[in-house]
Amino acid sequence: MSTNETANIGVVGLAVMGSNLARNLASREGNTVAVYNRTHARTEELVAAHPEAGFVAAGTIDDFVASLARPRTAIIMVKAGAGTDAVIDQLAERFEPGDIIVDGGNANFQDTIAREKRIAPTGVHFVGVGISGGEEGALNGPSIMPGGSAESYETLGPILASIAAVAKGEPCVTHVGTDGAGHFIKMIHNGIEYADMQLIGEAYDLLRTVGGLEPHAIADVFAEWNKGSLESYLIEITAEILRQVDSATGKPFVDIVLDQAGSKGTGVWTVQNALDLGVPVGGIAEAVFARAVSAKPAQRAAVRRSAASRPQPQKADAGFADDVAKALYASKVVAYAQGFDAVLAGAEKYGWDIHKDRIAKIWRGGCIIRARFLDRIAEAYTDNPDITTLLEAPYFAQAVTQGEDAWRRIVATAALSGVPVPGFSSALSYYDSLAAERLPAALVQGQRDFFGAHTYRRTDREGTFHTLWSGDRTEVDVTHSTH
Ligand SMILES: NC(=O)C1=CN([C@@H]2O[C@H](COP(=O)(O)OP(=O)(O)OC[C@H]3O[C@@H](n4cnc5c(N)ncnc54)[C@H](OP(=O)(O)O)[C@@H]3O)[C@@H](O)[C@H]2O)C=CC1
Ligand SMILES: O=C(CO)[C@H](O)[C@H](O)COP(=O)(O)O
Repeated sequence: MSTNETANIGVVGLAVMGSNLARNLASREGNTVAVYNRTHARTEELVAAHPEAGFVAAGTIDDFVASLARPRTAIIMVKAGAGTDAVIDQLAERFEPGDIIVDGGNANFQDTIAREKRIAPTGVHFVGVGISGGEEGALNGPSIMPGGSAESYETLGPILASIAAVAKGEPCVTHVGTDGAGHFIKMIHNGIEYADMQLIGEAYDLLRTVGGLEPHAIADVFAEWNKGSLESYLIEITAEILRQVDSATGKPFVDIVLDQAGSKGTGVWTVQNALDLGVPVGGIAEAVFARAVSAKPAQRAAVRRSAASRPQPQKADAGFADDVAKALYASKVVAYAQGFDAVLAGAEKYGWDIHKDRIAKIWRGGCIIRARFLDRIAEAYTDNPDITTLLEAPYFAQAVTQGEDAWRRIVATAALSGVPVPGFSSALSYYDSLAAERLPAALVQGQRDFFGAHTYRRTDREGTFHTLWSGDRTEVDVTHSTH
């Protein structure tokens, strides 16, 4: 075992993310990067392919630890769950007080909180860091969402800032909060990512089914949208995907891919946590469910067989694509508003001092949801951090109002044409729910009181009441009742 201690940082896990992050680190002035992967062939492959990186390759975990200068810093980029635990244990056994273990994978933030607690008594710092940007972002600059202690961020912050994406002259990294905050924020990022992808998918479906456009023409529409307020990485790559032609068949790529979406779990976590926090994130939930519905081929085939006929698509007029763009924008505002509501609720529950404007800023570059739009969100939260929802920020309130008629036309057209738009329609229903003078929740309260004596409050005076539904139907004031 060598004990050369020449590397100032190390990366464990050299699949797409880890190998690119290691290359990104190695490309920065002053860094010497140690690399280790459970299957050594991956390490050998990386080192052979990138001699310019000057990696210190370790064949064993002991060699890896020995190659790190003290205090040691190692970034873990392995499969979330058991794989991450295995590597954390290996490092924690060998690290000393003051050393830092960074988990840069997509860990569940609850696991991160537990891991930090477990490791804290050893004096080793454990830091959960959300990293977004995929393969390309990891190499050229991701958006980085570190949690963990403020003390560990003092060491880690400059290193992370040196490899992060830069937006408007600022590195896309900030200490988002303590313990699991980084992975919580990454989870919400991914939830929003799901919603955004679903909305873009619905826009494509409408342009194709109702608008009658072929994929290459829709690519042109998306490319045009990408020059305006909808500009984003996801719109940009959608145009590229729609232009892709399958070399084997000559068909559009999008027509030869099985229409069953996969997922790795972060969207589900977002919805599960939002349910626990009592935050309505319908746009994100619909996106998760839409993937689940797509992956039910037997049910889809059965209903297709039993459906008597499918509606004829409505006729699209000249302004149809513009209407879709407006509906997409308004629905996106709702999805982001819901995501930021979940950020706030998580911060309150877990005691994190999260700044929503800083989160919006670090999502402006490097990550999958990077978009022009995020400048506006950052401005909205900088101008007034206490707005109750993004939908009340003047810029977004105006944008949604201006697009509202188009949004309603699109949801109606989709319903009449048989095009599923769970994202667009749930976003519109959410908006209408918030904007309505009265909601049928009053009737729900009546039902709850009728069958379960669950009580209700009145609009005209304080107190808690119950109607004697199975008696003479008079109302009793139960405000001070002990039952
Ligand atoms: N792919 C992406 O776009 C993004 C991924 N992430 C997250 O980054 C992390 C890495 O992602 P990605 O690069 O895609 O790789 P994978 O999630 O596919 O994980 C593969 C890596 O994990 C290692 N591994 C798995 N189990 C163990 C174990 N028990 N002990 C040691 N090592 C183990 C593998 O080693 P071996 O070679 O020996 O099998 C390999 O290096 C994941 O947590 C992922 O969720 C975050 C942002 C984007
Ligand atoms: O974290 C990411 C980007 O930010 C990953 O790409 C994520 O794993 C994608 O999730 P899924 O596989 O569930 O679509």
